[in-house]
Amino acid sequence: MHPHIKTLSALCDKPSRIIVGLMSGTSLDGLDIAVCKISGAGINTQCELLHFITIEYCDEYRSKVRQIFAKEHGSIQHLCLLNAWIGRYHAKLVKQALSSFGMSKRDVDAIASHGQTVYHCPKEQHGLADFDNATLQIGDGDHIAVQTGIMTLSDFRQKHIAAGGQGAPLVMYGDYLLFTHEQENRIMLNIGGIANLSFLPKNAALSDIFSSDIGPGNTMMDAFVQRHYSHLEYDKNAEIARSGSVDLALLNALENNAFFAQDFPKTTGPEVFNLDYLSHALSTVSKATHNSKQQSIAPQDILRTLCEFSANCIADAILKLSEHLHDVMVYVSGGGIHNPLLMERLENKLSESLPDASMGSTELLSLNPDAKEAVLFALLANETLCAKGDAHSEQTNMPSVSLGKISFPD
Ligand SMILES: Nc1ncnc2c1ncn2[C@@H]1O[C@H](COP(=O)(O)OP(=O)(O)OP(=O)(O)O)[C@@H](O)[C@H]1O
Ligand SMILES: CC(=O)N[C@H]1[C@@H]2OC[C@@H](O2)[C@@H](O)[C@@H]1O[C@H](C)C(=O)O
Repeated sequence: MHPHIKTLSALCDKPSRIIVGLMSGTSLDGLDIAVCKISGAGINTQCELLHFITIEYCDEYRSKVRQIFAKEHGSIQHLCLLNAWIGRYHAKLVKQALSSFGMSKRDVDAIASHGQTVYHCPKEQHGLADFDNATLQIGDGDHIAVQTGIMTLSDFRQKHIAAGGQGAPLVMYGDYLLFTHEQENRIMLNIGGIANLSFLPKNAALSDIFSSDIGPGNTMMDAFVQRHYSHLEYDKNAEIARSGSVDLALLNALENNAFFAQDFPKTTGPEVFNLDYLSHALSTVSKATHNSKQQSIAPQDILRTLCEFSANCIADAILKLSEHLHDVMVYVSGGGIHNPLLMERLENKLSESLPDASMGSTELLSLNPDAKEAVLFALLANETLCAKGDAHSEQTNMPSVSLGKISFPD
């Protein structure tokens, strides 16, 4: 037997494992690195977040990824080069983080790497008869394993698709394992580039629980700010959006998309919700009003409207799910939680239409809201390594498969 296989087997017998979860999301803001101590598996999982850091990406990373990110066309050579380059770059950031935590590779059992999504296209989106759901995350795990000297699990989304899913949201697994509660109806809301949620009603049949993307979180606001305020990556504390007002005609045009009428669960990405989407909405408005509206809406009003658009998408999804519940607690995570205007608008909409709903950060559940997605990938790796196969039964909306590929360090 190869010693690597012995190491794998011994890992599962350890009382707890140190797994470093890595998340690089659609916002391209930085690499989230969560050092987790995990014991048990399946519904007996216990997870303690020991250290967390987001290491901000350099401009070179952003511009290299943006050459192909969410684009229908681009250089295949660049994609090929980037796959290895990101793997090595992420490994460098992991080594930097571990050293800042006073840890070495010997202190870590495994890395769980999400990689960088460069394209996501469920069938509903691409509509091509010959093809099924597809998604692509790059930053190959072999490079991370060799560069860090740590066994690495990566590329978690492909198996989900192979087993009939859309490759996302995978947060379902973690939310189900850590946060289902017998006495509280819960919605776990993550507002990243794209907003998603997990629906966890109390006393629900497993088949009622699911996760779904719900529309844009920060992605359109970020893209607009990057185009029109060239020195900025995002609208910090919503300072620009607050100075504008909502354009109702534009808001209506933005909300007019078949994605919102699709049943849950569904997935999407910046391939759909991007600046072309905004241009299309603006041109619809200008055609309807017979003038060049595109010119006449001030940038701060467009940004304010995009913020309202995100708040509406999120509120509508929560309202739809909460229709038959008396009370619901919404736990929020992701970078959108730091956008005070978005949070304020969301809270207002919920309190108007759903007086028995409350909203708070996942901090209330002792989980840093910025770390949640990186922790999720550590949990997924732990499942793949140690679950007995009964963690997500056939009755749930989660395909009962182990996710991710294993790369040994040598
Ligand atoms: N102080 C702030 N004010 C306004 N917005 C903020 C602030 N801090 C973070 N954000 C928003 O959060 C975004 C980053 O969110 P996050 O890291 O959760 O996204 P992600 O993980 O890349 O996305 P996804 O989960 O869709 O893959 C930033 O790009 C910005 O839009
Ligand atoms: C293809 C892809 O990378 N999707 C991400 C993205 O970011 C948020 C949303 O869109 C979600 O579906 C998913 O990530 C989270 C972690 C998930 O799979 O649960």
